[in-house]
Amino acid sequence: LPASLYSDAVLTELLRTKETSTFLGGESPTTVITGSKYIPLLSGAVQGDCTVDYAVDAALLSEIRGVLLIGPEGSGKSTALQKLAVDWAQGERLQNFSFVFHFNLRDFNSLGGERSLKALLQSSHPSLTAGSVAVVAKRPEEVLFVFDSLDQYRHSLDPSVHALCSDPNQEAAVSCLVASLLHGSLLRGSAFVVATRPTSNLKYLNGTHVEVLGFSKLQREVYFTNCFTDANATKPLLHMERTLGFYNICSSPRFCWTVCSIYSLLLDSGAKLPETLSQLFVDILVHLMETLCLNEASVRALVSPLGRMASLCLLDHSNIAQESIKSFGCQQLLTAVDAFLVVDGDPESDKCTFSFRSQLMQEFILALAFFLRESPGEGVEHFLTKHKGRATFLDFFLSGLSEEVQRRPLETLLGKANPDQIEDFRRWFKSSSAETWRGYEKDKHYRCFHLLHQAQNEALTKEIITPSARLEYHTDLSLQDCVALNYVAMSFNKIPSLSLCGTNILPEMAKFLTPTMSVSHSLNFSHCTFSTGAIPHLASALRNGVVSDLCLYNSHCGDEMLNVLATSLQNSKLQKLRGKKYLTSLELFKNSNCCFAFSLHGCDLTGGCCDDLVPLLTSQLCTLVINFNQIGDDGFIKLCKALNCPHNRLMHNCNLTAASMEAFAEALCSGQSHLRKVNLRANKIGDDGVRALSKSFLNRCELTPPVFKELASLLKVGTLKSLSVGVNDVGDKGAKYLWEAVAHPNCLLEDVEMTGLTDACVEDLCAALRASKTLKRLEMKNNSLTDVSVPAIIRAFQDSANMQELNLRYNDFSEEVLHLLDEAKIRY
Ligand SMILES: Nc1ncnc2c1ncn2[C@@H]1O[C@H](COP(=O)(O)OP(=O)(O)OP(=O)(O)O)[C@@H](O)[C@H]1O
Repeated sequence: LPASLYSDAVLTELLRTKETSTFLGGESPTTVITGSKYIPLLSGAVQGDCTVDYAVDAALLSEIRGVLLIGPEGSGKSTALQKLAVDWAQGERLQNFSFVFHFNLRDFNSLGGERSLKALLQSSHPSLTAGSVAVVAKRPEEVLFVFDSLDQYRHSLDPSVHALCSDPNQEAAVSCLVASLLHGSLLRGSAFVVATRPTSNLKYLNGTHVEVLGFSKLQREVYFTNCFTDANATKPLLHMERTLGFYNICSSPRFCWTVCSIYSLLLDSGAKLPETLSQLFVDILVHLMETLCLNEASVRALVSPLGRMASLCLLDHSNIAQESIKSFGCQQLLTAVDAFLVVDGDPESDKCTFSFRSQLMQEFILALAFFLRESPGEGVEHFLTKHKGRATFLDFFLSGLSEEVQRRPLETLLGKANPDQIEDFRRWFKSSSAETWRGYEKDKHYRCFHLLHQAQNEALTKEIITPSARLEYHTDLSLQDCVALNYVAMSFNKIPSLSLCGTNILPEMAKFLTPTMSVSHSLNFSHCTFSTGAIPHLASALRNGVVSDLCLYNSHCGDEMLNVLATSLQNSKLQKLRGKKYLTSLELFKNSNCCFAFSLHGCDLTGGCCDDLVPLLTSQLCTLVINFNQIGDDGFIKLCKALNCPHNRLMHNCNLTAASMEAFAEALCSGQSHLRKVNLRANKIGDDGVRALSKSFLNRCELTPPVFKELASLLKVGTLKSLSVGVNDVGDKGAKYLWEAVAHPNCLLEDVEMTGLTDACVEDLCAALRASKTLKRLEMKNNSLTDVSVPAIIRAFQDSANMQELNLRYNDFSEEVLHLLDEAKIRY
């Protein structure tokens, strides 16, 4: 048979495939291809992003003789192989090969005896003549073997366990022929493509790895449009994206097929589409059971053994179990079993292999069977631990099915679940969640959110998660975690805070979290990176939500974000914004209505930024935190220009010296400043700085006795030589501290001015005058001293070694004491 005729024959054979479409297994590849529904799949090939078909062709057109197509269940490997063979047979691809042989390795599992490669090829490809087989043997470089389902193959490819052969006429076990072909001893120079889920046998094979990633979101859109008519695709597509699109399984074409199939049935019957993964599988199972037309007892009799099989398959490393199906007690239901299982070998025999068409359904049935158990067996904790690492969604399904409303459609078909089993799950869920919530393992938190999301029971959510809980998550939050987190947050009207430090905030993530952001009082996005598409979602949460505190420390986003953010601040409830970047858009923030606290703590700022800061300070900003920056004196002097606003400034550790204190003091003395609080800790402003500052502070501040107590302790350290209390009404109480300080041996004060005093202070005043070694001038104008104090004051003035000048003008003295003051050279 010439090669061209052979390819025609192959095409006919391929298109006459025996594979049928099943609800869980997918649409038969032939139907996909002939129905023009084939969508080129995404690959994670070494060459970078391209389609699987392109990656395979590129490898096979080069010198590479082996390609390994690796992807998870239902990712489209078999369909891609079928498409390759059809395209080749139609002369559209890989025409460097004259012969393409397509095999499913699963079919070789039960092929006993020995045969030659030639015989194998002829028996599996009846159109191949003996002459053609001879050509194949002579021109191996024109031959391509396509092997599907390596993961279902029961024999080892380890070359050391086979006596590899090289002669196409030599008879050997099929496993030996396959190993010999793949290791290049037989038909050396021929090429192969092997498709498989990740499996241990892969390690024996050399070849280019092409990862099959399945459908992207865009391809799902196309797929839905193909499945429904254009106009009708939008509703189911949007629904799927909202309720399931965040799960990785949505990249599986097989999953998409099942979803489209069930959606289309539900929509046709006017039923509601499912909201969660658990609800989806309730609907699918109900549909399958209804199609099988089984009575209640039979449905139950099917689910229980399937549950045991599901467990067996999960616990088996290769996900295939080799066991007599009869041993599960469902031999009467073999046809029904076919909807769920792929059976290899005679199901009536003592041993055949079986695997589930869909791992998700496998886990769902396992969960359902757990609740149907009549006799109490292992507890739920043991049940979950046993399947840990093998099942992905088992606890999700348990949680969904534990809710009566959700399992009701199934219970209508198969009768009531065992209440003790449900109770066992509930008890475990509550106790394990309480423990999870006390701990800090974020993965366990997420898991708890997922289970609550599946349960869809608001009361349960509120019972398990306290409303004051802080939702703080970092870096590893996935899209599906966001959805579950959002479900939990939305069960409360408001939450105190949401923190996603260090997370790469993608548009989808922000979209799913928008409701949560809106109900959070505080949002912490420090060290986050925002994609442009994420910003509008954050902005909308700010505009419509209750966010009052937004932290963007070291977060990365473009100018675009700043604009969007700043505009949404107009109507936001934001009061506090933290983060360096936002300096550049101060003008924008200036126009917003909010009263800001702006924190730039430790943002590596230098004096250069102060020109930008000034306009902000003159806006509605109320607090500026600028601690731990290298602002320096020049920068600070600029900031002093904007002191006429009621701001709090925290300038802790800003590399300031006395050089800027004078300007600061001047600004304070200008009478314009409404400054309420300033913190200059850990700056080197020195004595001169303190002197300049104290002068201005005391001049204009309404200081109270505790302040004087502080001031007195400063004076005892001996920094100041002059103290003027300005317009402050020191009062006797405040003065008491100051007199004590004046009397202190370390005090260096030479000039002191005091106000607000009465006769009650005289005893302390006199003690201070006598004790001080430095005091020379004392101004006590405008006080309320009376005649009774005069003799004591005169005595103390005369006893003092240093006093040169005492001014007591404008006190409440009578004429009678004035001559005494005259004599003592005290001004009055
Ligand atoms: N490229 C595609 N375009 C449209 N539908 C596809 C495509 N690939 C797969 N499908 C759908 O997904 C189903 C499953 O695909 P397929 O059997 O090829 O996956 P697989 O990776 O071989 O799975 P398994 O690992 O279970 O063997 C198909 O039956 C078909 O319905």
